Amino acid sequence: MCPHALIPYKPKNPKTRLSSLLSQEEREAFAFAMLEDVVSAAKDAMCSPVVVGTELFDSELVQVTVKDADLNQTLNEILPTVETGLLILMADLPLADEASIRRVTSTEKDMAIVPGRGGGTNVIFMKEPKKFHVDYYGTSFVKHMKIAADAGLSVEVVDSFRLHTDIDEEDDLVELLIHGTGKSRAYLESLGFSLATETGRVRCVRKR
Ligand SMILES: Nc1nc2c(ncn2[C@@H]2O[C@H](COP(=O)(O)OP(=O)(O)OP(=O)(O)O)[C@@H](O)[C@H]2O)c(=O)[nH]1
Ligand SMILES: C[C@H](OP(=O)(O)O)C(=O)O
Repeated sequence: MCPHALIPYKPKNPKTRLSSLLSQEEREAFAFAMLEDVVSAAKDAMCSPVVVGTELFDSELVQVTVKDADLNQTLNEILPTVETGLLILMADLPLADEASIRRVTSTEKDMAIVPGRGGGTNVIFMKEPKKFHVDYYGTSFVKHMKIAADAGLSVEVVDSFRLHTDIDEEDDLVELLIHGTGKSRAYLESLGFSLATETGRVRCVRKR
């Protein structure tokens, strides 16, 4: 199966939870580098990426631009119009790779979901998007499981380190510096980020 992959993306002032480490300009460049990593993985898995952005940004990527910044409203307007299998992949999953995406899209259930850290939802694959609607934010994983159950849809919850690791907070950068192979890891390193391994838990530090 070769589904479209919708990738929600907020180019302006993204990743505010990383504000103590990165300026707004750096967060915007970092979010774009993560998006490029996600798009590249989606293409490797033979998915057709469509970026659902809150504004047009300078790129050759296929984009749908929506004026309303509300993620749920935007996606719920798109879902009923799609006849085929559809993937929703967040733009902050720079560890995504071909194998992990194929694992999701090859589910034998009606849908597959990869939970994010802390109750979020990182990836949703729907064979019949018309029957589902999204409700992101808060414990969206719990909400999505209930929406699927109410709609009579079977769900595979996919256990994937690479798709579970969304980059929201400082600790998450450690995972990217260890396991990342793409542009977003290179961007962090170009800013002077590295791992501090001397004492206790591994941390991420930035050279001044
Ligand atoms: N199209 C669209 N995408 C969004 C919106 N809000 C977040 N996203 C995207 O959804 C994904 C998950 O969002 P968050 O983890 O909350 O990212 P964020 O809003 O940049 O980060 P914080 O400011 O730290 O909450 C990321 O890929 C964002 O780019 C929105 O209102 N519209
Ligand atoms: C959009 C939101 O992302 P998080 O803030 O949990 O990364 C969610 O997964 O519901």
